[in-house]
Amino acid sequence: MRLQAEFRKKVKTETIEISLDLENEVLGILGRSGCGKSVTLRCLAGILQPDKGRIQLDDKILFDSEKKISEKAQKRKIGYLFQNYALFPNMTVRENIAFAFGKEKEKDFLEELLERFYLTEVAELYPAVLSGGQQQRTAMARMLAAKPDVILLDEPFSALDSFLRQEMEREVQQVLQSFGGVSILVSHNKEEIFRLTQKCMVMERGKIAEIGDTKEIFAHPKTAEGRLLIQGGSL
Ligand SMILES: Nc1ncnc2c1ncn2[C@@H]1O[C@H](COP(=O)(O)OP(=O)(O)OP(=O)(O)O)[C@@H](O)[C@H]1O
Repeated sequence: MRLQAEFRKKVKTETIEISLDLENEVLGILGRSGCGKSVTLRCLAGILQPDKGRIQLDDKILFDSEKKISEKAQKRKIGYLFQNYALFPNMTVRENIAFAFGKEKEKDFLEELLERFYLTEVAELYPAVLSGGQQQRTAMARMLAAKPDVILLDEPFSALDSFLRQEMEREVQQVLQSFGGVSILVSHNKEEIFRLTQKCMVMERGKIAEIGDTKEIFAHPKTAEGRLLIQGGSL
């Protein structure tokens, strides 16, 4: 799968300007709070509409401002893991995951996901009584149930304590590896970006400060923002 995106979106005082070309790789986005990371993901997912530009997945156009094409979020096949997981509170774990299936009932796949994410025992429980890790596993299972072509992870570990963070990082790593398509991970934690991604983009006030091989950028950040975020203090 190849994701090509070039778009602009004005938000408050900044304009987010993004140009990406990704092919079966994991991109990490690093940037200060408010620089436009979540807006970027939301534009790709179809939750927000860019003012201008084009987003294409292989030969399928998801958004084209000139041709007035804008596929609905539900039709984009882009999986989105929200910071707070956004589980439906009135549905059990099983129902939350099943909700992501299309018309056809994929019972075997549902059971497989419950097992894979260690959710079989809590399948009939509601999100409010789940641990943070179980909530995140449910959200990941729901995301994969829709068989996405692209996976977007927005600060997937921010709601977890440090022990769970380590455990869930391994799970996310396995998900990304077995997925094998285009994935984007937004994180404030540079170590997570370093461990989980092959490509890294440093954003500064809505723009791409630099983008390239993660190991290369971490070894030699070329911009002041890159040096600050990677070599400097905390974000
Ligand atoms: N739906 C929206 N419509 C218009 N402006 C928005 C919308 N969502 C966020 N913004 C604004 O866009 C800017 C970038 O926000 P965004 O949430 O993308 O930052 P971020 O880099 O993800 O920050 P953080 O790391 O704190 O999550 C902010 O000024 C924010 O107030």
